[in-house]
Amino acid sequence: MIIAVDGPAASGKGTIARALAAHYKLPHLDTGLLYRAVGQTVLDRGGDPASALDAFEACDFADALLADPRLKLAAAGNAASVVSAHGSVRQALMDRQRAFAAQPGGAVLDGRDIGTVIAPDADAKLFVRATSAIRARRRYEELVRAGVATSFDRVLADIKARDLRDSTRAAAPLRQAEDAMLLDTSYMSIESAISRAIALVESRR
Ligand SMILES: Nc1ncnc2c1ncn2[C@@H]1O[C@H](COP(=O)(O)OP(=O)(O)O)[C@@H](O)[C@H]1O
Ligand SMILES: Nc1ccn([C@@H]2O[C@H](COP(=O)(O)OP(=O)(O)O)[C@@H](O)[C@H]2O)c(=O)n1
Repeated sequence: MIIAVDGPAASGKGTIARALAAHYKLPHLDTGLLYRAVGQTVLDRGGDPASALDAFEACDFADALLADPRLKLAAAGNAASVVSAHGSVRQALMDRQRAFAAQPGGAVLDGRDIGTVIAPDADAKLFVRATSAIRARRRYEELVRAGVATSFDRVLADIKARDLRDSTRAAAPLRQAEDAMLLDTSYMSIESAISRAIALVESRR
């Protein structure tokens, strides 16, 4: 079974995807990490995320980078949102994601374009959303817990800028697939969001 989980920043899609993977005993891929690794590599090389060439060349990042805690920070997230608008970057990361989805037994992938581009034939597709203020609050609290000095307003501005870039780019913009099931987690606890996600997947089995 292939499960596609898409949605904007800090909507809870990663939490839900990990829980679905544990529930159904499937491997999970956080595809945002791949774009974050490309963004971080461009920054580390002193390049410009807006340059299609710098971004494409950074797609050769070493796999060890995927475990780097810097990828969780706002700098990598913002750079990821810029490099991910280049069609050449999306193309370079596509085979790896499609191969992950196609492994025997299936997989759970979360990102922005899993249900629309990477796995359009997924057995179950969820589109997870929450208001931008609630998402910013969650991300802000996550960063504070990790000891990062930031402000709520800054996190909210980053999230809004990323939402706008991700949903208006020409290449695989963030959007709900027509056959995706909507899950608004704004006023749900993590536990309720996970239970609801499992119920929605079950409805498609
Ligand atoms: N329903 C929820 N209620 C409250 N906090 C949540 C909920 N879902 C996720 N979170 C928290 O919000 C933060 C972002 O969640 P995450 O799953 O990483 O989002 P995404 O993968 O969409 O960026 C995490 O700290 C997570 O624990
Ligand atoms: N499948 C994906 C996943 C992420 N991305 C890009 O990568 C950035 C970081 O994604 P992420 O999922 O790690 O970000 P969060 O939602 O965790 O904040 C996003 O803002 C998107 O621009 C994408 O374009 N396509």
